[in-house]
Parts: sequence; structure tokens; C-alpha cells
Amino acid sequence: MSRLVVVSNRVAPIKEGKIAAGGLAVGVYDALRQSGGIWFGWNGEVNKNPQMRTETVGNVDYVTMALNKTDYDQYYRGFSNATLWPIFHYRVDLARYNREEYEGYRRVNAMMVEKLKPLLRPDDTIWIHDYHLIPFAEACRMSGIRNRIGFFLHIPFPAPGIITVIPPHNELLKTLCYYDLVGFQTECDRLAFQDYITREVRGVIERDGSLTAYGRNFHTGVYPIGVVPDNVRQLANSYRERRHLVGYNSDGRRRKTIVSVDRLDYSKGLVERFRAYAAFLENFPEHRRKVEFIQIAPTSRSDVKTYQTIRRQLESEAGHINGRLSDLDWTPLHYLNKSHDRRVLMGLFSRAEVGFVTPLRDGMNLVAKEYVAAQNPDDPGVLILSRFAGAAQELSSALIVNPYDCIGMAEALDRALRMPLAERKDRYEHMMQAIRAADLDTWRDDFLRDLQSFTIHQAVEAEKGKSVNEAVFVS
Ligand SMILES: O=P(O)(O)OC[C@H]1O[C@H](O[C@H]2O[C@H](CO)[C@@H](O)[C@H](O)[C@H]2O)[C@H](O)[C@@H](O)[C@@H]1O
Ligand SMILES: O=c1ccn([C@@H]2O[C@H](COP(=O)(O)OP(=O)(O)O)[C@@H](O)[C@H]2O)c(=O)[nH]1
Repeated sequence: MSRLVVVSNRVAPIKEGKIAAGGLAVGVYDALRQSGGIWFGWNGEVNKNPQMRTETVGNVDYVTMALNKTDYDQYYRGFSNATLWPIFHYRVDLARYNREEYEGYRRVNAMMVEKLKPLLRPDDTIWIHDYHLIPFAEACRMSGIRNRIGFFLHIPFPAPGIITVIPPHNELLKTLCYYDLVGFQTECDRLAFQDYITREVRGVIERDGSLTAYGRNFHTGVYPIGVVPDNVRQLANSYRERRHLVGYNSDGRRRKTIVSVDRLDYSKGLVERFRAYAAFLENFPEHRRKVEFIQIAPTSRSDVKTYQTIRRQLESEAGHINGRLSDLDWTPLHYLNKSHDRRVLMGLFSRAEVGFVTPLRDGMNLVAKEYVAAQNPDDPGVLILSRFAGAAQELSSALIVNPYDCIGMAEALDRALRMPLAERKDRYEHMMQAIRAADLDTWRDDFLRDLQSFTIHQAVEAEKGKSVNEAVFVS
């Protein structure tokens, strides 16, 4: 079997026990630990002299590098997170475009290819992750790299009317056609991309389902990222420090807990969620003092202006709710800006009656799946889930809500807290079936299997005397 080379902007912290930032790092870390290989990307540092560093842990070689300040500003903070992220999450109002940042983004992609190239073997399978690295395959091909290259987009792919807001959308999306396989979280995302290719650039859907555009033929597919359910449950069971997790009433009865965990990002719908919680306490006063809401929201991309704004807004909303509703012996909302160890989170999930996951848009949202997988099957909690999270496509037995509907979310909280055991178990069983059917191994194995099958045909074409790069998929 060929070696797996994973490339992503974010690489999970190399030291065991350090907290991974976000679902990509969590997911790729678990997937790569099983198969082994190379994980190449940014080490999260910004300094003048970006040196490459290789560290081997188990069967994975982590090859990471720092970025210099200009590259960081233009590629990560700028085009990736101030242009692509908001637009791909339908927040055109928060996006800005700067041509120099776009050029910096292209330059960093090309630079990363040149750094990776000497490490590659001819039969390596290269798997590129996420919106930071869309042009990576094109830069590889320009540099003469002929390996199979797949791409997985962790975030939503928006409707063509939204994506065309990016001034160089044509040039940018053309580079996706240099991959052999482009994977999405949901069929909705895949169809939006296919729509763009067929309508905007007059691409063609072939009989085998592949796409031909800009003279290149390539495949697309849907590979929802998952979790390792047994591992989640194990972590949840291993967390014993109960006293940190639950609040008690003055009469000694345990308060019910609503829990949310998100990076502090405007796409996660935190303001709308806080307002819904306040509306719930106003409209259903019988729950007051009997419930508390724990929102864990570690800061993220805190040097991007829109993230500073959302942080200020949330601090004010949280202060407002607690100022208005708290009592000497009851704080309705616990808002924690700190990241937490996974074991603590899974322990918290398993003890919370409600998982409140209501992003305005989300590629998948692993927290939703983790919350369900952490539950005690004999007495499971209830997941309230936004219809705009990729996870809602699979977890249709959650209480599905529209995060723009404040009263609807307040009603869902009331319903969740009152839900009888039989209904909770029924919904939990359905969701666990979906979580097991599309777990993390399935995500990795399905993607790599499809990428490999493409290669077999490439090889056939190559034998017939064609150059590998000119090969066309034959089904
Ligand atoms: O690397 P950062 O800038 O600190 O951001 C963290 C990650 O956020 C995003 O995660 C996405 O991937 C998850 C796993 O597939 C998915 O569940 C979630 O819906 C996405 O938002 C981002 O896409 C990653 O590149 C970042 O590393
Ligand atoms: O303090 C924290 C906050 C989050 N996470 C993990 O980070 C991931 C977040 O992934 P998700 O897909 O929900 O959202 P993203 O942050 O990638 O947009 C989940 O595995 C969380 O358990 C963590 O380990 N510690």
C-alpha cells in the first residue's frame, strides 16, 4: 500500500495531551494515527526564519514549518480567514477582498509545494485538506509532481451566487480541477460545486458522474467526517471529577445542564444561541434555577477583526443575561473563553441533559457527534441541532432547529428538558446508528479507496503511452 501524505494548514499539536484546535486537527489526527504517514503543514508559529522541523511520533512523521509575518497576514489571516471563510459560510457582509492577500495566498501554496516536494516518493498518495490549500494541486502539477492528489473541503461549499462574490472565483476554482478527487461533507455542498462548474464555466457531467472542466477530468464525492464513538465514550467514562461539572440547587438537587462547545466564531451562532437561552428563561420561568447553561468558547483567529467584534458582542450578551437573571445562588450562564482537554469535554457531554449545537453554518460540526457518542445509552441526553450544520444531514433524529428562530430554539430547550426517557432513547439509538455507519475510519477509508481507484485507471492509461497527467478516468 502506498504511503499517505496529509497536508493541511493546521497540524494537531505534536505533544500528546495538548489540546487540538478545531475539528480538522482532531479528525485528521485520529485518522492518520491509524494509517501512519506524513503530516505536513503550519506549526502555528509566526517568525522571521521559517525552518522546517520533522518529529516522529509513533508511525507519523510531523513535518511542520512556521510562517513569516507577511505570509501569515496575507495567506492565513487575510485571504483564508477574512475572504474565504466568511464567504463559504454565507457571510458576504463580513468578507473583504484584497488582491495582495490573494497573491500571498497563492504564493504560500506554491512555497509549501516546493518544501514538500523533496519528501515525496513516486507512489505516495497525497491528501490535501481545506480552503487554505485550494490551489495546492495545481502548484504540484506545475512543479512536475505526478502522484494521486485528493482534496477534502471541511467547510460548506456555498451556492454559485455566493461564491462568485470572490473576485478571482474563476481562477481559484479552476485550481480545484487539478485534483483527482474533490470531497465534500454533504451532498448539498457537492451539488453546489457541481452547479458552479456546470453553470459558471460550462463544465460537463460525464456518464460516470465525473466532471470535465478547463480541459481536466476529475471526480467528486461525499465523505462526511465522523468520530470514533468508542473512544469518545471511553474518554467520557474516564472523567471522574464530577464536582467540576454539575451545579446544585439550594435544596441539594442537581441542576440540569445545557452544554455548548465551539470555537469563538461568528459562524457558530453564539449570539443567537445566548438570546434563545434568555428567551427560554423568560418564556418558561418554571425552569429557572433548575438549569444552567455552560458555553465553552475558546478564542479563535483573534487577530481577525470580525472575531474581535463577535467576542465583544458575546461578552456583552453574557453579562446582560447574568446581570438580569442571576441570583446569589444561581448563575444561569457560564461562559468560558478557555479551551479544554477532550477528556473533560466528553465527561461534560456525558453528564449534560442537553447538547445545544446551533451554528448559522457549519461544514460538519464534530461536537454534535461527540455529544451523542458520549451519552449513557440507558439515560441519554437530547441533542438540539441547527439544520445548517452538515451533521444535521445524518443526525435527523436530533431536535432540529433554525438558529434564526429565537422562540423556536427556546421551545426546543423546553421540549428537550421535558423529553421522556423512551423518546430520548429512541432518538439516541437512531443517531448512534448514523454515527457508527459514518465514523472516522469510514471517512478516511472511503475517501482513500476512491482516490486509489482513480489511480488504477490512470496507470492503465499511462501504460498505453499517455503521460500520467493527461490521463482521463475510464469507468
Ligand atoms: O485552524 P484554525 O483557524 O484555528 O480553525 C480550526 C478549524 O476550523 C474549521 O473546522 C472545520 O472542520 C471540521 C472537521 O471537518 C468541521 O466539523 C467543521 O464544521 C469545520 O468548521 C476549519 O475548516 C479547519 O481548517 C480549521 O483547522
Ligand atoms: O476546548 C476545546 C474546544 C473544542 N475541542 C474539540 O475541537 C473540535 C471542534 O470541531 P468542530 O467540528 O465541532 O468545529 P470546528 O472548530 O472545527 O469548526 C471538537 O472535536 C471538539 O471536541 C477541544 O478539544 N477543546
